[in-house]
Amino acid sequence: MSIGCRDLRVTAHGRELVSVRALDVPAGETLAVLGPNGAGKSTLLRALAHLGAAARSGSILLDGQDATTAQLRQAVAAVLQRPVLQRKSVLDNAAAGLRLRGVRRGEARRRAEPWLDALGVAHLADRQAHTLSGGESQRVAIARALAVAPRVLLLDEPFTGLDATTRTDLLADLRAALNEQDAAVLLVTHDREEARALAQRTALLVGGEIRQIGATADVLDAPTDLECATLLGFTTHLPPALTGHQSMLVARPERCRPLTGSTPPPPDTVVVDGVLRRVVPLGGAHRLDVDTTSGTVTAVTTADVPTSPGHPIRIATAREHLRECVPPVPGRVVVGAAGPGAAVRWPTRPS
Ligand SMILES: Nc1ncnc2c1ncn2[C@@H]1O[C@H](COP(=O)(O)OP(=O)(O)OP(=O)(O)O)[C@@H](O)[C@H]1O
Repeated sequence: MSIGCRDLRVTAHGRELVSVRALDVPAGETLAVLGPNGAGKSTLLRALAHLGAAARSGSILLDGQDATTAQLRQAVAAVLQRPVLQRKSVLDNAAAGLRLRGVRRGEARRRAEPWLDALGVAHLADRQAHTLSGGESQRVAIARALAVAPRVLLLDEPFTGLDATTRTDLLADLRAALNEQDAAVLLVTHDREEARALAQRTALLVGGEIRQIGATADVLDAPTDLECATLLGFTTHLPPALTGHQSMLVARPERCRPLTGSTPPPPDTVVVDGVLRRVVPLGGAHRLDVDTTSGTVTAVTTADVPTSPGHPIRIATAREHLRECVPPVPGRVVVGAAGPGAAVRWPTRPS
């Protein structure tokens, strides 16, 4: 079953929180909705399930048809940011979604058990849920959602607050569990690695609007505008005055590196001159903040820092790592990789 929306607007206290003209997640697909804090991700997810207090207009679609709240309750399971578990055993919590749908206790527990196993918490089945750690609770909440074999699964930052190892393990367990089902899955996250690990497609949500949507690999590698670029880690911004290119160019700081002494830049490289403002140790690498005539640019290097703060420095970026950004056009959604992507059209004044 697919889920989607048309002309969805969510407002609260006269403020528009979300405005999405059209969105569709087909059965069997995971769509990541990636956005910064306050972008409206959770509001969008809740609106798709007819949850939440904010005023909503437009339609939510199941298999292309306007859906009622009752139909959504039947089709959708949601895992919210902080899972609420009942003061019961872990197994009874995992079975709770099935119980809500009218399944007898014994049968619900029997059907829920394999999902505790799939999520790596079967050994906790008899524990009281309130004694679980955050990561364990998150796994039980996901098992509870998957146990009902939902046709639509909505996941709101399900990995928040987990340590790196637990998160990596849970990502793998969830991926495997999703492969078992044919649900339409919408994953809200601000972490692009989660999108990469789980989602075939990714939508970038900024200020309540979808700016860009497409295959995850395309979208994550070719942001359309400066806010999308920053969201995706392209935080080194090179304005036209520094490069001679007609548009703003962006790169990941780890793709920008300092040149040593009078070393000539390699071919097909853009070089920016500035003054080293500060060096930030990153554990095994250094981030260099460099003041230029058009703002600060950053580079990350694992090599020796060639100079000290207050002195001139040159930062080089291979053209293949530069992306071109254009100002956002209100209401326009870019589909797939933005613009020419890796093949930045080069420049009026090559450096
Ligand atoms: N019921 C409400 N009434 C008023 N404002 C609200 C309501 N719900 C959400 N908001 C506001 O809407 C904006 C979007 O909130 P939302 O929680 O959807 O963002 P988010 O992208 O999920 O953020 P985060 O990544 O921080 O969880 C925020 O500015 C929030 O304060």
